[in-house]
Amino acid sequence: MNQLLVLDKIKLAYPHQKQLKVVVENFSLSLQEGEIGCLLGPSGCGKTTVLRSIAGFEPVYAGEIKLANIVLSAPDKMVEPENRHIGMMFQDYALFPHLTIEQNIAFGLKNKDKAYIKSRTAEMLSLINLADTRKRYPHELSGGQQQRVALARAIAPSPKILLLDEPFSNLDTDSRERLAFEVREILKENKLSAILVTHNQAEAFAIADKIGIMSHGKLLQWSTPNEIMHNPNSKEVSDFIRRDSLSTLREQAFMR
Ligand SMILES: Nc1ncnc2c1ncn2[C@@H]1O[C@H](COP(=O)(O)OP(=O)(O)OP(=O)(O)O)[C@@H](O)[C@H]1O
Repeated sequence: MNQLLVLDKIKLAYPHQKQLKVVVENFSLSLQEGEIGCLLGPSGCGKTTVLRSIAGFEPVYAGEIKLANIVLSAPDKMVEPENRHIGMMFQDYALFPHLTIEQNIAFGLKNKDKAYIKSRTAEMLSLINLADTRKRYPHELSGGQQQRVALARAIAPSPKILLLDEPFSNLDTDSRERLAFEVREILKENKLSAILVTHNQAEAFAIADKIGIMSHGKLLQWSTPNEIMHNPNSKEVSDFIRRDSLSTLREQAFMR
């Protein structure tokens, strides 16, 4: 299979008091076509920053990001976000409240012809099983339904890859895991590749082909869920998996 996304030794930083605060360093991973990758790690380890750099919202200070063999980011190169052919479903990337469900889905298709917009929107609505809601407004749908619409909106323009940042975090535990499985099915049926960011281990294991465990801006391991679970490459990874399992169980106990 072909490598679709390659992050090669990237360094990411934020300006801080006239200096640079490095938050991610020497970070490499590759994702093949059709694969779903998931970055997992504690709050502040740099997951969102990595995702934002792939989307083109943060520059790289070293290394490069390539998508389908094209360099998107390097210290001397920055392809604009709108020219990257990347779909996004971010935590704060809510639906437009004044647009109907079908208008929301059609949002990224503005430059296409009318017939295509109509058929693509109908296709997306049936993909997420919400054809009967097309004339409704976002506030008339449940949180899980709204997230499915956000997914359809991101998929509609046929991006090369989807980036999902904590897409299920506003949902209760049961809906969260159900939706994670549903999203996996939709992505797999459509042979779509994605990178998802979460701090919820159950979600990562439910959805991903590859999981990356992050700590303090470093990628500790990038492997299949099975490898991560049964063959962690360091004590830090095995401690994280164990500690995180406990906190997920605790979180579930409180939320039920
Ligand atoms: N705009 C910014 N300016 C300066 N520092 C930032 C900015 N955004 C993030 N940071 C810092 O970069 C580091 C990584 O943050 P990031 O949001 O990528 O972590 P995260 O793993 O996604 O965390 P969370 O799970 O809480 O969303 C943190 O120390 C954070 O404080």
